[in-house]
Amino acid sequence: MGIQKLTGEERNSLLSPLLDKSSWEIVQDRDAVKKTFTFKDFNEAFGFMTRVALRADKVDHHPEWFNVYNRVEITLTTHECQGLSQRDLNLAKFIDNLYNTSAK
Ligand SMILES: C[C@H](O)[C@H](O)[C@H]1CNC2=NC(N)=NC(=O)C2=N1
Repeated sequence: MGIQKLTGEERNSLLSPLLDKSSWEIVQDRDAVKKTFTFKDFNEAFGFMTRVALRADKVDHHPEWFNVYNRVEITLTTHECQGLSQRDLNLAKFIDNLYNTSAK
């Protein structure tokens, strides 16, 4: 048995705070979340991406993302269970903490 999709209860208690307080949004027509981050410049954006990439590789959970200059759009979902799992919440929290200490 692999990773499971978040239950309704987990969505209320663990996912809702990310949506309400941290401006992650549910993606239309998919069980995934997304958020757009903006930085001071490309150097900061790419430094952030590098730190996220190293973490993603360590935990074997990888973002779908798009970057232009100082903007990074990130989508998180778990292919293995075809929806949101605890792994997405863990990575989202890591990303939010990192962004807090980045130059905007
Ligand atoms: C084989 C490898 O462990 C899997 O493909 C991992 C890698 N990274 C992953 N990343 C994401 N976002 N979802 C997954 O289900 C996933 N699975």
